[in-house]
Amino acid sequence: QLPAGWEKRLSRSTGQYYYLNVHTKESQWDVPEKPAEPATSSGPERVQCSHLLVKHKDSRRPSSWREDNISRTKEDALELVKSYREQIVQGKVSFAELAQKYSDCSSARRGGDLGPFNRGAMQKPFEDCAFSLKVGELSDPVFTDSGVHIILRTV
Ligand SMILES: N=C(N)NCCC[C@H](NC(=O)[C@@H]1CCC/C1=C/[C@H](COP(=O)(O)O)NC=O)C(N)=O
Repeated sequence: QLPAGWEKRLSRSTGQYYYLNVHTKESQWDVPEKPAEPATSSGPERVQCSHLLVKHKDSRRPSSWREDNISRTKEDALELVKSYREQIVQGKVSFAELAQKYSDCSSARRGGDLGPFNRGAMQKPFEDCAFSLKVGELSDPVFTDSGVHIILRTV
């Protein structure tokens, strides 16, 4: 009988059994003797991110340095953000270059850089995503009252 929080798994590559901590998804070869520790790391205290924001007609402020009156639909904004993300992932263009050209946030002039921030600074959906990214990781599209974002964690 295993201590709580562990699952016994069979490694396909070695045919050996290993043990998976269901909380942290870490695995180990040794038979666990103590209950699995729940995930303790509450993530980073502070992150630095760049973002590319595409606003739409329902944005909290449907205006930007690019366009006085932004009338595209939320769906169109999402399609645009997905196409920018695809170009970046394919290495065709840098995040900063696209943010500088197309982001509807004033941070566009800094390649999308928002500087370092702690929890509590940004709208919740943005914060939750930003603090879940590893350094260098590019998010999927994120929706906030500002519009549709992709987020690159830089620090
Ligand atoms: N601390 C830093 N660097 N600046 C203060 C950020 C304030 C924060 N802003 C946001 O949450 C939106 C979403 C993520 C980035 C961001 C940028 C917005 C987007 O444009 P807007 O909807 O405002 O027109 N432009 C600036 O604020 C907020 N709590 O409203």
